[in-house]
This record gives sequence, C-alpha cells and structure tokens, in this order.
Amino acid sequence: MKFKPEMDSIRTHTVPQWYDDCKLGIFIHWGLYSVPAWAYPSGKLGTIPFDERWFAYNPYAEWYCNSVRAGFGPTYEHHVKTYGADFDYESFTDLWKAERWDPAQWAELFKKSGARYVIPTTKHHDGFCLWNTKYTDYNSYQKGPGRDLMKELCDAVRSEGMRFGVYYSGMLNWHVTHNAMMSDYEVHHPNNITNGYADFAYNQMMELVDTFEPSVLWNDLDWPLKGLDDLPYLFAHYYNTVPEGVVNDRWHDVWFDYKTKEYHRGDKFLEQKWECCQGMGLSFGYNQVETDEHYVSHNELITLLIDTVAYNGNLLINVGPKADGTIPEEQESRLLYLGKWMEVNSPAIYSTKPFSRQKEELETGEIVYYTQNDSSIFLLVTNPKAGNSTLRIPEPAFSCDYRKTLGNFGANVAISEGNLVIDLLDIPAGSAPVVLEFTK
Ligand SMILES: CC(=O)NC[C@H]1N[C@@H](C)[C@@H](O)[C@@H](O)[C@@H]1O
Repeated sequence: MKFKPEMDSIRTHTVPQWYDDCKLGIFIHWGLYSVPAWAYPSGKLGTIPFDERWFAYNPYAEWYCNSVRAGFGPTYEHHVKTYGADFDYESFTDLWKAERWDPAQWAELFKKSGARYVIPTTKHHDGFCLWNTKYTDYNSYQKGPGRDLMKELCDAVRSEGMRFGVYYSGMLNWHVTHNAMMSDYEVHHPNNITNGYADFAYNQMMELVDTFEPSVLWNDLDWPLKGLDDLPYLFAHYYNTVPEGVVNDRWHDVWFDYKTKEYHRGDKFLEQKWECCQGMGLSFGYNQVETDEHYVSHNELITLLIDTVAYNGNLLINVGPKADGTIPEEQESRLLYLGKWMEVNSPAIYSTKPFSRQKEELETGEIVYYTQNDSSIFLLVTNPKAGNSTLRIPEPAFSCDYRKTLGNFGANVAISEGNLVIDLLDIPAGSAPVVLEFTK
C-alpha cells in the first residue's frame, strides 16, 4: 500500500495531472430540497452579512429545511402557505418521484458542455442520501424515487468518458440535528458532535469510496470535530483505492489537494491549484423563483471559465435539476452554448497552464486573458466589439509569431511602437470571447 494512515504519508500525495488538465466540471445539487425548489433570491454569497440576514433569507434553495426551521422569513411563509405549518421536511420523500429522470440524457448534456468530471450531492446538509447506503434508510433507494440515483448516474457519466466524483456534507446533517442554524458559528458548531455521528460520517464516506471509487472526494463545509483523527485513515484508504483520486480543502484544514472558492472570487491562488464552484444563478439547488435574469449570461459563463483557468483554477459549474429529473431550460441552454464554444476554443483551455500575465483590461474596454501550453500562447478576448475593431496591448508579454484565430473571424496582428496591435475583423454582435493563438 503506497499510503499509510499518517499525515506524513498523506502529504506526499500530489494533484493528479487529469485534474489539472480538465478545467471544467459539473456540480449537481439534487435532493429532497428539489421538491419545494423555493428560496428567496436575496443575493450572491459574500454580498450579504453571514447572520440572520443570510440564513433567514437564504438564496440557496438546498437550505430549504433550515430556512423553514428559522420560523420566520420568506421561505418559512412560503412553506406554511404551500404545505402547511405541520408539513415536516422528511415528508417530501413522499413527493419526490424523479419520474422523468434519464441519467443517460444528463451525461450526454454534460459531455456536450465540455465538462470532464461530474460531482453530484450524494448527501447534502438535509441528511437524505441519494445512494443505497447501509447506514441509514433515509435514502433514495428505500424512500422517494426508489432508485440508487448515484449508481445510475455514475454508470452514465463514466459511459460518456467523464470522471465521477462525490460531494458529501460531512459536518451538517439536519436529519440528526433539529435546531435552526442562524449564524456561521452555529453552522460550524452543530450539536451533532458525538463520536457516533463522526463514525456515521466516516463509515458513509468509506462506503462511497468502496462503492464508487470516485475521482474526487468533495467534502463540504467542515468535518465532524470528533472525527478528525479518522481522516488519515480515510485519505490513505482513498488514495490506495483510487490512485488518481483528489480531495478538496473542506476537511477542517487537516489536508487538501486543491483549494476551493465559492461564488466570491477574491484574490486568486495561481501557485496553488484551486477550483471555483457556483450556481448559474444565486442557488445550487433548483429555485423556481429564479428567472433568467438571476442567471449569469451565456457569455458571462464562458468568461467565468476563462477567468478561472487563466489563474490556475478549474470551474465546477452547478446544475440544479428539478425534482422530476429534468434540467431547467435556462441551465441546459447555457451548458450547450458553453459546449459549442469549447468545440472551437478548447485548445486554449484544456491542459493549459497560467501565462506570465493572466489578464489585462484594455483602454477600449475589452478584457484580455492569457493561457499557454508547451507550443502556444493563447490570447482570449472577452467582450469583443461587433464588426471590426483594433486592440492595442502595451508592452506585450511576448513577441512571438501570430499563428491563427480559433474560430471563423479574421485578425491582423503587428507590433507597432512597442504595442501588440490586433485588428479583429467580422466579429458578430454579442459574440462570445474570441481566441488568437501565437506560436512560441
Ligand atoms: C463555504 C462552504 O462551506 N459552503 C457550504 C455550501 N457549499 C455549497 C457548494 C452548497 O452545497 C451549499 O448548500 C453549502 O452550504
């Protein structure tokens, strides 16, 4: 066994090349919360104080259970009006049928988007498990859909040649705790701090490793404090079972392969491999209140990918399916648009590394990004002007030969008075970002 259950051994693990190269993954938040599918679209994470103003007006539809437990606020009022004050969250198992779910259709769409890995919520904070776990009957095989949703999805994702990872909410389990969490402190100090709960979480995570041999272990929020000493055993078993496995950084700072960011962008890591996760709107779980206006635009989604990859990150963009198993049209449309762009421009994304310069804002308003691989440097122009326009890049970071555009638009490139001057030709109105390739 290569890895021993001790941190000195775990620390020898390095980020596998596949994870660094693939750049784009699909997050999926699907669960009991997809039945009510209701949240108050208050604002983006990081823009609202992390106190009652966030928790009682939580835009995350997957937090429905906690938002109702608050006992006040828009989600509580919606719940009482729609289901009645006595309707408890667990009763949504009677309403969740997934009657239109076809995992092969999901996998085909994700593949078309250009994504190379998929990470679904196997158990979110509500404690409902989407696989036939032997540690609780509160799962989708014993209740609700009556299917092992994770097994079916894993098979479909892998048959499309993508990697399958698992999200697990280690710290929170609202099927075990019953008080509303209305502060960051309460979220990080749930009253399920028993050894029994820590063992439950450890056993379920080990079961996920042995059942799915997932390419990513994506724990969320934190790990049970009484279970921190278990983690070297979990990581060693995982890396010995899945040699190309990789873990995120939400394990109480015990260990990580890569850092994560959620919505708010903040400073970039660059030297350290990281991943940005966010919804296309303000929520991860499907929120029927959100309209197209709450979602990033089609071109903003591409720019989000570019802005992440240029700084050594992967984008884990979230899909929030409806309870019936269909993907909302607004989300499907964005994934297909992204995929069309990737068909032409993926050489500037897959298997690239950050360049000596990542991004610059031009006087004319365009924002230019850079990526590189062994033979080329790519210049990615977001918000290009329609028709013909001239970009002037002062003190260019390179003086190598312009090779070609990626896509069916024209360009003339020259060095003039120390500037890299690029004439972009025939850019359509509302164009997605355009890419030029230079030879090293
Ligand atoms: C920073 C953090 O721990 N966020 C927890 C947050 N993660 C998102 C991916 C969603 O699953 C949220 O529902 C969850 O609370």
